[in-house]
Amino acid sequence: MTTPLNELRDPALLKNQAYVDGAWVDAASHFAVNDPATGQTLAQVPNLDGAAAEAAIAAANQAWPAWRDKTAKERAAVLLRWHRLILDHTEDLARLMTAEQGKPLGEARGEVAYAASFVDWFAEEGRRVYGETIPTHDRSKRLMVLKQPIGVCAAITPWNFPLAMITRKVAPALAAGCPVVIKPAEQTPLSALALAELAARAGFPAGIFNVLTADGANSIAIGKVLCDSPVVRHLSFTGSTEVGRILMRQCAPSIKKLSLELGGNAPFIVFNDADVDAAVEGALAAKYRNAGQTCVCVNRFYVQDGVYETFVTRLAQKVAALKVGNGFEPEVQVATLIDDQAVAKVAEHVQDALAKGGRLLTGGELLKGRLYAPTVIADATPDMRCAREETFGPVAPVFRFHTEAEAIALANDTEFGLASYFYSRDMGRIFRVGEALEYGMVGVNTGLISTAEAPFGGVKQSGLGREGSHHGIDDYLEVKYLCLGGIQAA
Ligand SMILES: NC(=O)c1ccc[n+]([C@@H]2O[C@H](COP(=O)([O-])OP(=O)(O)OC[C@H]3O[C@@H](n4cnc5c(N)ncnc54)[C@H](O)[C@@H]3O)[C@@H](O)[C@H]2O)c1
Ligand SMILES: O=C[C@H](O)CS(=O)(=O)O
Repeated sequence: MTTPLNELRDPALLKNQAYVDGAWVDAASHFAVNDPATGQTLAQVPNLDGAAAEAAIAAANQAWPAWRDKTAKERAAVLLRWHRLILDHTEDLARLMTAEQGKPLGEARGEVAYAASFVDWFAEEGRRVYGETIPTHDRSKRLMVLKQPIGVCAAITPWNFPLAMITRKVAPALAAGCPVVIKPAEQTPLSALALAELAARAGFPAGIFNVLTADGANSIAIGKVLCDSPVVRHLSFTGSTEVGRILMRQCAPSIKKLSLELGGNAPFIVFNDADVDAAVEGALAAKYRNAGQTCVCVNRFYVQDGVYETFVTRLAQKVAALKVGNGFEPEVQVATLIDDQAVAKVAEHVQDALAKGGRLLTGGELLKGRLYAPTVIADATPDMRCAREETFGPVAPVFRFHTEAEAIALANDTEFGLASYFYSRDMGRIFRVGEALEYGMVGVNTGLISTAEAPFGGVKQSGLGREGSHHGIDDYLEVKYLCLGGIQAA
């Protein structure tokens, strides 16, 4: 059976076993990993269960003291070897990703670099976990603050960024001195297992980095074990708000520290004073990356009436020219959606918008397989499903507005608060709107905001905590106050 993975330069990166306690492990049952573009089976991987999760937690806990007791510099050395190995295997990691997730190969290569950037960023951040001394209130006492690794950490990750959503969690955990148990999405385990192979080559001790593979049903069982375990002191989840709510509820009995990166409903506002061509370019970047399957993709475009027709016309022209096809084809810019449910949701949002008066400017149809034509719909209205639900596909509904206050109110009218974007060249407006938008992240005159150096995360029902930046290691640390008494004057 020939698959895109027959051409790996390093075939040892294609794993069909999970990774626990430094060993490749199997299970009685397996599940298929399929290419979303063709339906072809790429591999079978173990369908692990709660017992395997218990074993991984025990292995991580066993390995923790020695990893914790290394110096931050010693931990950084291992992380930097892992970083180098990830970059050295960019082509294979990209092929694995495009095969199991479907994104264009160029985007996959970009994600490899993005994923690696969290590893070298946090290798260094781990060496700057500073404590404090505090001016004392009592001459017989001295006050100090230590920051110490929280302990065994669990990570549950989504399919849309199979590498970066893992390293964005495990890099700070490992740098802080914590072992990790990872449960990747059932759609994209191969990327996670390749990361484990490279982690082993980098010299991570057994038990420090564990990857559990499971299908949808067993993922629920494994999630319950990770949430219930008192040994797991931190759970980091990236995925839908619905599942984040379930995990939060399951973690309550053990009072676990939580990092949640959840759903979005990003607005993209274009004011009359904007550079419209720049806004169109920003819209393409912020809407159609990964076929619109990113949590920070624009879900709603709001364009002021003075530039509305110019913007929608120019946007539709650019969108119509996007190359759609299999992610492995050269120059493809928009590739497959992840599954039939995703296709159905996108089609329903388009049909609902057109039924409610939307004006189709380009796209609006399923091409072949799970390729949905990049779409622009003008004259969108707030009663449409795409105004309230995350479409998670290549569809741009464009709403009209008249005043700045109206744009802010429309943009904020959602339970989500992850990413937002606006275009304006008025400095006063930039500060007014930037401060008024209820989102964790605001792109001003740009459609691309994500980088390891900056705090990534949302407010309201888009999540808790931040990933990346110097903030991103805080969730993997505990603050300990030492009060040294009995200090007598000479
Ligand atoms: N905020 C972010 O950084 C970010 C990043 C990527 C995706 N997302 C969001 O994720 C959603 C799409 O990704 P998805 O379909 O993989 O999300 P999902 O929530 O369905 O699944 C995410 C992960 O959770 C696991 N899971 C699902 N149900 C579970 C349960 N009951 N118990 C334990 N684990 C469970 C899955 O196996 C997968 O590993 C979108 O809403 C998107 O906005 C957010
Ligand atoms: O979809 C989730 C990712 O966090 C998007 S990004 O690559 O970090 O912008």
